[in-house]
Amino acid sequence: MYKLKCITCGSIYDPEPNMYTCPKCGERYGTLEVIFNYDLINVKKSDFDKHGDISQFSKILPIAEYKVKQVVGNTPTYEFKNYYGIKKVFFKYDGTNPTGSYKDRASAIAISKAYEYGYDTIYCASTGNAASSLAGLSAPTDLKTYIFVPKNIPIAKLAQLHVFGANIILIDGNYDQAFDISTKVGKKLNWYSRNSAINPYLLEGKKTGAMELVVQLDFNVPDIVFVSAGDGTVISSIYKGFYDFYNLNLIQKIPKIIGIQAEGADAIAKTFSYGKPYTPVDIIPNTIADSISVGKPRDVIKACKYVEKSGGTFLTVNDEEIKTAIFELAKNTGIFAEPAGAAAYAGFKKAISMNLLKKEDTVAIFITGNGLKDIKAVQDNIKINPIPPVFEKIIEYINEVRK
Ligand SMILES: Cc1ncc(COP(=O)(O)O)c(C=O)c1O
Ligand SMILES: N[C@@H](CCOP(=O)(O)O)C(=O)O
Repeated sequence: MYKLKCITCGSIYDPEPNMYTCPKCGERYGTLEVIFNYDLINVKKSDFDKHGDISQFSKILPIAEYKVKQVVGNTPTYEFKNYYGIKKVFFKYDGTNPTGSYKDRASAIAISKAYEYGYDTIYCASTGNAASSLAGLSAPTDLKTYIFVPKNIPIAKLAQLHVFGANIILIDGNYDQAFDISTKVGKKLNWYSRNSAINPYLLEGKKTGAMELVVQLDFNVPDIVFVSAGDGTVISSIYKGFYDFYNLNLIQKIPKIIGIQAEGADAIAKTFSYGKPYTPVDIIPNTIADSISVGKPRDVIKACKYVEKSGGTFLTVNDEEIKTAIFELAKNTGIFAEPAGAAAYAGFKKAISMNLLKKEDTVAIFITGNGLKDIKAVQDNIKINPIPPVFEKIIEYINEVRK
């Protein structure tokens, strides 16, 4: 029903357990796309449920059997009308996933695939979300996990790994270094890879975010979608979700996809801006948005090609804009996002300031992670002194606050 196709040379391969990237083009240029024979997939709109989890998309996923206990997906989409003068703005909030981020969508597929191929151990490199997601969804299974994370991982994400019982390999280095060493070790020890950027099946799990949004919007497709980008897998997956639905005649268009990167981690935005043929521009990352603090994005080629096909672009936002976005998003919508999630919202505001949106547009913003996972960016703003439990003191304080 599906094959694997190299994003650069277009070679087509039959799926095999150890086939991650195109042997001819290598890891960076040779990431693989899962291509389906759409004629063999029999789905109609009424097969899908607005409140279903990602297993409802199994017929369009490259797995033999869905193998996860927790409820992944079925995350809320909130509608705001005339928001910043834009007709309809939808917030797709993935912080309600079992471990609090979009990454659960990919880990669910990694686990299903590891069982299908008969592995007993899965590894990943992660800034923290892929990690906690793999650890959490594997916890009720008999799979062992080895998780490579950089030493600056936010403490809440480390705590998740710890309580879920993962084998944690804390790397004295950054995410890019953790990624390289994890691949080396994983290959040598024949562990299954849950590194989305090289395992094509994981992007397929992530594409369910776009599909779910479409189902929740009664198959109406937004004009423009905002999503943050680090390695570039999530943004590619969102394109793929719309693309599959389009080819299955479930929707009539694919929205423009706008990728948002932090100014201090703008490797994909730079690569995109230099144009074709896309040649990765690597950098040393530096941003408060730890989840998208990536200097050597592994899925950069796919991200650039897909965003171009969608008619979209990449924008960057600085750390101050991301911080402001966390507070504004929380106050306006009730969504507390981690910095990488709020970056997409900061990008939406930037697009407005650049007159990139029309007032009749419908817009969807993917908020990919829960704010409680990384509170560093907001905790410095908390300046509250304790007050004695004395009536007069409390009234005095309330009067002060009311001023
Ligand atoms: C919360 C959050 N948002 C966005 C991203 C960006 O995804 P990608 O690295 O696939 O571009 C990540 C992970 O990387 C993430 O954890
Ligand atoms: N920042 C990401 C990087 C890896 O995630 P993946 O799902 O793209 O493999 C994270 O650690 O969450």
